[in-house]
Amino acid sequence: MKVLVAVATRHGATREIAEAVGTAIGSALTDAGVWSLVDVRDAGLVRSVEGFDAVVLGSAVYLGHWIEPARKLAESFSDELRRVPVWLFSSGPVGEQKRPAEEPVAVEDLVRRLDARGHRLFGGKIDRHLLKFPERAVVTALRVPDADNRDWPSIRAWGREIGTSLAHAERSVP
Ligand SMILES: Cc1cc2nc3c(=O)[nH]c(=O)nc-3n(C[C@H](O)[C@H](O)[C@H](O)COP(=O)(O)O)c2cc1C
Repeated sequence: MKVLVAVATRHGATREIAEAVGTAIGSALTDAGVWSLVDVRDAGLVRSVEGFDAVVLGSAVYLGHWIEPARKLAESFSDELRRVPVWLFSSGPVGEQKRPAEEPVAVEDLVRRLDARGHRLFGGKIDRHLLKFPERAVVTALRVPDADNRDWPSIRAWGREIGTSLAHAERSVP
C-alpha cells in the first residue's frame, strides 16, 4: 500500500508533524502485516497523486488559513483525492491564541469537497529566531510567546489510527 503524506510548511514545524504521522502510519501497517511505502513530501512538490492508495494532507495555519501549497494541491487534485481515503490536519495554535469561540482554521469546506475521513488540529511551534520581520511583528502584536505546543503522543496516535484503519480496509478487500 502506498501512502502520500503531503505537507505545507513555512518554517518546518508542520513538516516534522507530517514525518511523525508518516512513520506512525507505516509502523501500524507493518504491525498489521500490510506492506507499505509512505512518502512524506512538500505539498508544493507534488505533481500527481496517482498511484497512492491513501493521502494525508496537512498545512501550517497562518492568519486562520492553510497556506498556498496545501490549498493548491487540494484544488488541483480534488477529483483524484475524492477517489481515495483522505485525512487532513492543521497545525497552528500556540499559547492562548486559540479562542474557544472561533475555529482556528477554516477547513470544513475542504473536508466536504474532498470527502475527507477527518481533520485534526495540532498545536504549533513559534520560534522568533526563524521568523521574518513581518511575521515577528504579528506574533509580538498578538503577544504570542515562543513555544512548542506539538503534542507528539497524540500526533503519533493519530498516525497509528490512520494506519490501522487502512490495514482493516486492505484486509476486508476480497
Ligand atoms: C505570522 C503568523 C501568523 C499565524 N497565524 C496563526 C493562526 O491564525 N492560527 C493559528 O492557529 N496559528 C497561527 N500561527 C502559528 C503557526 O501556525 C505555527 O507557528 C506553526 O507551527 C507554523 O508551522 P510551520 O513552521 O510549519 O510553518 C501563526 C504564526 C505566525 C508566525
